[in-house]
This record gives sequence, C-alpha cells and structure tokens, in this order.
Amino acid sequence: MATSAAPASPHALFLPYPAQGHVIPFMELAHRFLDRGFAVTFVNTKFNHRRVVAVAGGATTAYSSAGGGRLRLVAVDDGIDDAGDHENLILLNAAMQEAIPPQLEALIDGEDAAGQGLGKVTCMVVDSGMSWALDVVKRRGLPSAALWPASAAVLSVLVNAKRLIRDGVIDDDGAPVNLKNNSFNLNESTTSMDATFLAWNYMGNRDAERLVFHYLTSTAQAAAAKADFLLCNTFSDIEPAVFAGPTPATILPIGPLRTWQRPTRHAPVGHFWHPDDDACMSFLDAQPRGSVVYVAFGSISIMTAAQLEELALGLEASGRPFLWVVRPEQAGKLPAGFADAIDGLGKGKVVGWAPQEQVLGHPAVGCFVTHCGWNSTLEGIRNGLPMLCWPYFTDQFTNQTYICDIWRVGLRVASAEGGRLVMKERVVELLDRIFEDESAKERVLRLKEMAEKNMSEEGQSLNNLNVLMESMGR
Ligand SMILES: O=c1ccn([C@@H]2O[C@H](COP(=O)(O)OP(=O)(O)O[C@H]3O[C@H](CO)[C@@H](O)[C@H](O)[C@H]3O)[C@@H](O)[C@H]2O)c(=O)[nH]1
Repeated sequence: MATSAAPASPHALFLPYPAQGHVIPFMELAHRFLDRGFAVTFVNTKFNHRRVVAVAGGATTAYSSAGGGRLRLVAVDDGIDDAGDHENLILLNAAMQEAIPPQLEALIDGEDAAGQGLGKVTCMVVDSGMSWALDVVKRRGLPSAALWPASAAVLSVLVNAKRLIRDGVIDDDGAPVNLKNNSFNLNESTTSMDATFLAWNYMGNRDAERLVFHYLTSTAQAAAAKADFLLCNTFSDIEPAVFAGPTPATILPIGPLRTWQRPTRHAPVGHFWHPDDDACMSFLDAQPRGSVVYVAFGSISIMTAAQLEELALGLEASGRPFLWVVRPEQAGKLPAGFADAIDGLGKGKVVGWAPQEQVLGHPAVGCFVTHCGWNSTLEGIRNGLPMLCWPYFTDQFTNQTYICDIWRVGLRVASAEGGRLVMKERVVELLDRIFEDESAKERVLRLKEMAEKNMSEEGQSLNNLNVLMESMGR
C-alpha cells in the first residue's frame, strides 16, 4: 500500500547585506516566516556569523515558535581574506558578487539542510543591495523577494534613476545638476522631493558617492526587474509621495517590522554586539516617566572625540537623565572618566550596546537623539518619541528631512549653516525645545497609531506580508 509522505515545510533562504541595519530587519522578517511554519536558513558572511552566533549564545540552530518553524544560521565566505577589511563596503561589494553565488548554489542544492530536517530550500529573500544573488534562484525557478530595508522614497529614486539622468536632474554618476529650489520630481505627476532624497550624495567624498550611486542603482534596478516581490520595511501612510501618487510604485510595504519585542525573551539573534539589558533596564526603571534622553547612533556612524566631548558635556549640563550607547570601538574617544563619573551620580548611563527597541518602549524615555538610520527612525515612530537628528551619511539625511520637515516630529542637531561640531550649549537648548514641544509629541503619537494599525489584523502592511508568505509557500 502506498503511503503519502507529509508535505515538506516551505524553506526560505534569507540573505541580508552584511551590515547591522540590514541583518536586524531581515531577522525580524525571518521570524515572521518562522511563525508561519517556514524553515529558515539565514545566511551571514563568516565575519558577521561569528558575531551573531557569539551573541546568540553559541547556537546555530535555534528558535521555537507557535508555527513550529526552525531557524538555521549559516556562514558564507565574503571573498575577502580573513585578515582583510570586511567593513570596507566598496571592497566588500565587489568581492561578494564573485564569491557568494556559488556558495548559495551549494546551499540550495546540497543535502545539509535536508540532513538537519529542514528540507530543500523552496524560496529566497535577498537584500535589494545583493540582487545579483537572484540569478541563482531564478535559474532554479524558485519564488523570490528582494527586501530594501530603508525608505521607499529612496528605493523609488534608485529604481527611477535613469529617468532622472534623462531629465537632466543628475549626471551619469548621480551628481545633482539641475535642482529647482533644491528639489526635484521623479516624474511630472509626483510631488517634489528634497535633494536629500538623492541619498548617495551624502558621503562627504565624491569618489565614494559615485561608487555608491552605481552600486545602489544597479542593484535596486536588478531587484525590481528580477524579484517576484520588491519589499520595503515601511508603511504607506508615512511615505505618501511614493504610495499615494497617480502611479503608485510596485514596492510592497511590509513594515514597520519590529526589531526586538517578542512574546518570550531569549538571547537576541542577529545582533553584532551583546545588548546590556540589565544596566539599561534597571537605570530606566529608576527614572521618572518621560524624562530620559536616549542617545544612539546605530552601528556604523563614527564621531570625532571633539563631537563626543561636546555631546557628553551637553548631556551633563542639560540636567536630564540620559542613556547613551557608545559602541565599544568608539568608547576610547569619550572624555576620560566620564562614563564612571556620570554613573556614580546616577544621572546617566553609558553602555556599549542597548536592547534599543525595549529601551525606546520604556515609559521613562522621553526623547531619542538619533543618527536617523531607517530602523532607528521607524523605532522612534513606533514608540511615539520626538527625535533630535544627527545624521552621519547617505539616507540618514533623507530621514532627517522626513523627521524634521515632512512629519515634523524632530529637530536638527547640526545647524543649517553646516559644521559637524555641535557645541554643548546647542545640545542643552535643543533638548529643552524638544521636551517642551507638545505638538511634535502629538504628531509622533499619530504616526505611532498609524504604524500600529498597519501591522494589525486589518492593516495594509500585515496584509501584504500575508500575501507574500502565501505566495512563497504558506
Ligand atoms: O545600542 C543599539 C543601537 C542600535 N540597535 C539597533 O541597530 C539597528 C540600527 O539600524 P539603523 O538605525 O538603521 O542604523 P545603521 O546601523 O546605521 O543602519 C544602516 O542601514 C540602514 C538601513 O538600510 C540605513 O538607513 C542606515 O543609513 C545605515 O547606516 C536598529 O534596529 C537598532 O534598534 C540596537 O539594538 N542597540
């Protein structure tokens, strides 16, 4: 008598760009798939895999969810020697395109996953910035999605860059040549966009800007052409210029993806540094409601010792309690003895890495000083916090425009006259202004409600996520 085998679970392979601001939202999306019963193979470069596994407590297979999904963390070689610079993105982009596709083929075709009870890979979610990997899945006829983890506005600019060149807005290398009132239109029917939406132009170095322009536009355009779904971690209400126009983009908004809060606590999977939970939470528990300034500049921003010193003095002089993330490699630039002295007074806390989403959700936090990475921007909104913006590069300047001029839920730290060195007096003044700005607070709470609605049962983003997962196998 023939026995019918149980249908194998769908198995998604996730490939994020090797940067913290990409791995975190990819891991969150992976958890959505796991909750729905998918098996997930999550691919990091060896350099990042080692860090992620160390923070996750050493496990490479983990996770139990209501849906019974299983997560497997695997590493691929990024094409750079072990001793080389794995954080030089220009080198990395070139090396990865050569080195990674054959390793993906082996992961898809090999028996390793089957041996671990995960079954063959049945679909793939790749970073839009690594869309060259889509050829591997296309050759096998598997469904695929590309995820862009920043704003839909920047993605639509990248996808339509050829039109901007044709219309003489930018030159062949992305440099602006014809902006009207420092703004431009994607086409005749769209709302005008501020120059900061040409995000690649904020690197501080024309050669790097040219390289980033070509990399981002070519990968985004290939993602739009090759993937079955072009996903964006956003929601349509905050980006009406992209989604409400007469020709809405084919971008599928599936956000805001949460980056931390889970029903059960377990070691964070996907973080490159270990969050200092106890220090952060016990400090926040001891502070009055809405009083704390949370300061964090993401995973890449670099500040000079002079900037850190003025910020340190400004935070201290503000008299407000503060929780400040200074990544370990930056900590040596703080004024000598500052962290210990402030800790001793009980007014401030400096940590190497925080459980950011939990921190932002704590009732003691009243304001977020941010570099405006897209994940941080969404996390600030989702937790209803007014923001002080201190961008470092690329789309962080776009997001600052969204925060300060379009949504009007924050203030710029650097003055319009320019100059990166912000003096302590300005830090104090801006903190006073943002804490007193009730209308900014009301506006950000309205955005928070919209974010929640989008991820609720009847929400557009959640609905899009469900359509995506159904099309990919469940
Ligand atoms: O102490 C910390 C600090 C940060 N985070 C998390 O780290 C992520 C940081 O992401 P993001 O705010 O986007 O900043 P970057 O790490 O700088 O992200 C890169 O990727 C983003 C998405 O493409 C871009 O918008 C940024 O410009 C780019 O620098 C967020 O989820 C934070 O919650 C923590 O968990 N703990």
